[in-house]
Amino acid sequence: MKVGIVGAGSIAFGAAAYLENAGHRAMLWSPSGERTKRLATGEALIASGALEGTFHPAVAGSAQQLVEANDVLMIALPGYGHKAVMDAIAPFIREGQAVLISSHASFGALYLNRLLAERGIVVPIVAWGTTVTTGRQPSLVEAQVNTVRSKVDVATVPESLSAEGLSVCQTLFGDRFVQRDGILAIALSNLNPQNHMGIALCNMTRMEHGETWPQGLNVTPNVGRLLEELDRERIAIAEALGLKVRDIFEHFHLSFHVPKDSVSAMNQEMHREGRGGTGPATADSRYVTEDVPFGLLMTVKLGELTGRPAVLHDAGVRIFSAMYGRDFAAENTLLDAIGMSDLSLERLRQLARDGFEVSTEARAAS
Ligand SMILES: NC(=O)C1=CN([C@@H]2O[C@H](COP(=O)(O)OP(=O)(O)OC[C@H]3O[C@@H](n4cnc5c(N)ncnc54)[C@H](OP(=O)(O)O)[C@@H]3O)[C@@H](O)[C@H]2O)C=CC1
Ligand SMILES: CC(C)(CO)C(=O)C(=O)O
Repeated sequence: MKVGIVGAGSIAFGAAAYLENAGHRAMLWSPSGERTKRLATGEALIASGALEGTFHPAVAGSAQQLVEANDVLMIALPGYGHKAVMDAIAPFIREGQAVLISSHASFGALYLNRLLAERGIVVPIVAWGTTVTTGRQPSLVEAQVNTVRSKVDVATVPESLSAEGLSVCQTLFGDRFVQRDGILAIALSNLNPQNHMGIALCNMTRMEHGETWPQGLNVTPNVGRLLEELDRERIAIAEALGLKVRDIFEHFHLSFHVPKDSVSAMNQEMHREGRGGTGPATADSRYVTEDVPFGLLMTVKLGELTGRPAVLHDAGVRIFSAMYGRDFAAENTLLDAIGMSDLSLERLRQLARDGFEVSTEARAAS
């Protein structure tokens, strides 16, 4: 299949390498075009680590070209870029053209669904709880792939197109997807915000000093206990919603291939095996700038709606806001755009299931 990847960072490069390796064709686009400049001149993308090879993904010069030239689209950049790129691609998406979001953040699938409903168009929008590959971008022609996850939770909006959504994911990335019970479950399946809260909070001076530090090693017993406690808040909300989501122990076990143990012990094992990764070497990291407004805040809102207050998550939003001198609670463009603060739990559940209504006029005009 031809896959248009929106984004040109670590995950976009990793996905391009994965897809080309699997016999598909990948094309990359990001709004600034900065990170695709070298690939656009014909230089090869070199993947190393859990996936090795030399590939030649195409580069699109515009959002329109990316959408029109490909069968499927994949959004692979941090949540703070999602609204802008959804606004850029939505005018060109055609009926039935699947869109995958990796990782899904803050009900972005609903925002894109609404943009398309306004055009009278319905497509499978597949929200992924995380990424298939993990890794970094050592240079603008390299994808360092640290892991290829064996399981990724997914759900499609609208749910009536779940079979199509799942089938596209499997065709592209193989048999590794776990169909979850709607995007509310996916919203509660992304463990990065809670995990990165503990990791960033407890290593902030390392980040500010620009140190290179081993992430797994620094999930010490106290940090691990904080992550486990944050996890209990997320699981309590999922239980209140009657949803099954993976817990933090399954997450580390399935994503990083280590035996189940305490969170700290699993991270120490990942470090011993050379797969513990490195933490952010700057305070200007998506561990905070993405995960606080687009992750922690969303869990806080779901905690309020379900009567299971996520007090540690809420403390995270407040503490990071104080540290950074920013109001992270005001930075979530996606929740504002779907009017989250005015939604009842019932309406949110219905939107998560069916998406926004397509008016007869819009359908007739499309
Ligand atoms: N890397 C990993 O191992 C993991 C990543 N994830 C998640 O996957 C997603 C992608 O992560 P990753 O690829 O590492 O992130 P990167 O920081 O590497 O993504 C960089 C890309 O984001 C684009 N971008 C940044 N800001 C904006 C903006 N305001 N508007 C539009 N585009 C923007 C950049 O544009 P430009 O090209 O113009 O610079 C670039 O294409 C994130 O949600 C992350 O949390 C989850 C688990 C693991
Ligand atoms: C490094 C890893 C895999 C765990 O924190 C990650 O999730 C990220 O980079 O966002």
